[in-house]
Amino acid sequence: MLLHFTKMHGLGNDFMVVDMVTQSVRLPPDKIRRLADRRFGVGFDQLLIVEPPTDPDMDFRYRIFNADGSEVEQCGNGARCFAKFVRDKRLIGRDTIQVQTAGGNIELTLHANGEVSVDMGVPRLQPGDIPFKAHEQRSTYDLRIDGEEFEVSAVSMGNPHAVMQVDDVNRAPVERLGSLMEKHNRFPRRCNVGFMQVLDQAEINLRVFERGVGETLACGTGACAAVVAGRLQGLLGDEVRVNLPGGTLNIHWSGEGHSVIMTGTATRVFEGQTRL
Ligand SMILES: N[C@@H](CCC[C@H](N)C(=O)O)C(=O)O
Repeated sequence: MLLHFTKMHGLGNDFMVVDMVTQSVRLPPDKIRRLADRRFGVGFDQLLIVEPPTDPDMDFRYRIFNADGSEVEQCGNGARCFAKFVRDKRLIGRDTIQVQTAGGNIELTLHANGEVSVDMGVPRLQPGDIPFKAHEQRSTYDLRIDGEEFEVSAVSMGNPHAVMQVDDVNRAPVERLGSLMEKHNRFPRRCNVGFMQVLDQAEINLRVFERGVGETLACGTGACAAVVAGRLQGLLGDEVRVNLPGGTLNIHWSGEGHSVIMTGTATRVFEGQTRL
């Protein structure tokens, strides 16, 4: 059968977006891995599935699969592309869209300048909710990796993140430490790993080693988690520019108990079809 899809990206974090409102197809993990392959398949960091909601108060259900075939709870850059996709395909006529994800409900708002804001919900900081193994909530934890001690923050944006402060993202050992921390036994569901360089109260540089993918050019939930981690340590204010290898996101967070708002671009690359 022919599967119709749209290739999109948010700051170079790239996606295959599939409308399962008007199509129906089974995509088991081995098929997703084959489609994700950059030489033998379409190539993407995440597969995004648009489905009808199971909750009548929501407009859509948004499902996310990493390139390794694992289904995950949340994807921030994908959420902005999701908003553009459902509007471009005329699956909805409104500019504000309520979406159900495995990581919680989120609200997407399309702006006249083409940017999209996402209300990513309230970050979860209790260790058991991340999940992260610790006795109490703290802004940083000591983590032993490969015989060395590191200070990291643990944050859930629906999906689990570790955030480590570094002096210079260009010299950070993203591949080596990222792959070790992703599978650290204190993160029972693995984690995404952010390397954050604080420039001032309103600007950071960030590189993210994503769970189930490896380093990507940008990670929306990673940007939110880094701002939450930085603000809880008193390093950042409410409004932060996050510079990622693929571009910049604006993140607003006014502190514990409040939602994180992420704003950035969403880009359509091409329409495609592939035989399954
Ligand atoms: N690229 C994403 C995050 C995708 C999911 C992540 N790899 C995970 O396993 O949690 C983003 O923009 O947030």
